[in-house]
Amino acid sequence: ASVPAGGLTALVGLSAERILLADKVAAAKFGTTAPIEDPVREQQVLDQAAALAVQAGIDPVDTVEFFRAQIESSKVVQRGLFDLWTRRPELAPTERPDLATEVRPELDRITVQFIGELAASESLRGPTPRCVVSLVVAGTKAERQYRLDRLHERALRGAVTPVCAR
Ligand SMILES: C=C(O[C@@H]1C=C(C(=O)O)C=C[C@H]1O)C(=O)O
Repeated sequence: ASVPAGGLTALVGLSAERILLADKVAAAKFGTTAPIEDPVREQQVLDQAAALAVQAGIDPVDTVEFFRAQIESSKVVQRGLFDLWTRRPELAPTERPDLATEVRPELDRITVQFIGELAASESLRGPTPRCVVSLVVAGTKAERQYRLDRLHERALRGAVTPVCAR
């Protein structure tokens, strides 16, 4: 199997993009009754990921595991921002995007892209030094490229933990 030229850069970049989208998710929910954690929606995300994984010929169990980490990271960011915006209301967003019609469709598009990158990087992913080195390189690049602050950096580290596991 061929190894993608960019290593894990594209996969980790998508993870960073999904983590940044958590800001929009938080903005959609802050000041409303919508909870940060929505188990019904999480199950839909995981079911969609599993179905797409089967279609793409990659392991659905590993794929679901990977998406669980993406979801956890989104909640880390949402909790961090709720906390910040509660302590410092002047930093709270002034616009509230619509979760159902605007934000979740963006997350769903990232899911599709993730499946493509998971399939493309399959030969590189696993418990090997090569994977770990590639992951660190990709993580460092993403932190810079996406200008992640400490909250989002912490979330990204959690999100990519499953990449070289198994
Ligand atoms: C992103 C959301 O917040 C949480 C995180 C989810 C995710 O990362 O896909 C899904 C449901 C929620 O538990 C959301 O509600 O859409």
